[in-house]
Amino acid sequence: MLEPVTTTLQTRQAVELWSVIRRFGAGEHTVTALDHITVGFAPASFTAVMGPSGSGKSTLLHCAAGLDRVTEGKVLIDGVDLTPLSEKALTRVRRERVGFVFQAFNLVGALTAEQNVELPLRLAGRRAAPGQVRSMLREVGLGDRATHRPSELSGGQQQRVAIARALVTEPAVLFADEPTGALDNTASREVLRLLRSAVDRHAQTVVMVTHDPLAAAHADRVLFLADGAIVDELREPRGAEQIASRMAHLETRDLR
Ligand SMILES: Nc1ncnc2c1ncn2[C@@H]1O[C@H](COP(=O)(O)OP(=O)(O)OP(=O)(O)O)[C@@H](O)[C@H]1O
Repeated sequence: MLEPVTTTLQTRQAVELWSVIRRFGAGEHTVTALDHITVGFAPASFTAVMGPSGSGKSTLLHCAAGLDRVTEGKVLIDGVDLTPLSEKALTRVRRERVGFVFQAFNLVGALTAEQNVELPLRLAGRRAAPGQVRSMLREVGLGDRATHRPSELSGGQQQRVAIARALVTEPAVLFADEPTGALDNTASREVLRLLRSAVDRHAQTVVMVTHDPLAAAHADRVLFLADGAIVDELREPRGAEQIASRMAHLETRDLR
């Protein structure tokens, strides 16, 4: 039986979870989706979160990103404790320090690529610096698609617009929930290269949920969840095969 992994948090982390519990429902129908999770995500690091279906990956991401409230414990982003914040203050922290990328892209269909990328700045009451949005689009390889609407772009291009939108506010942390889940191999590789470069070139912190060992192999660290707890951890993974074999081990063993 594997011992649950508890990461000790000694140095300042971009994101910290302290004894986080997230329960859903009440009485006999209570589900404990996260069960005493303590973990940190270092600045300029790329972490992949893996685990069987229902193990709590999305819940972990949502709680860490301040999209969902924890039942017990606390979450800090960039040193700010989210637990006591009002909805308004929480929204501000998310707008200023966090970017999101989802499997389904979630672009606004009526807006062009350029307008989609500009949206988080507008929502934060900020004005884009001249050329800022175009330069963001160029960075994701879509300088020539600025006036296209999402329906005129491929899935991979839409996800690159979503990444440009997530990064335009220069967030400390980028959370990605299955960002390559709907993409083919070539488009996936491009998306993962962009996430990697957010870490390596811009010192941003990326936390990515994925089912795909090939995607996880781009990370510096892989966390494995089972039944709401972190049960294994791989630092500097050697490749997809090593990750897949840890996953297989996790799925076939009684871990708790
Ligand atoms: N809003 C909710 N209400 C009730 N139960 C929930 C809710 N959200 C998640 N759960 C439960 O919490 C547990 C963890 O769910 P979560 O979606 O985090 O798992 P996951 O590892 O992301 O799964 P998958 O890989 O299938 O997306 C599951 O048992 C799920 O049914």
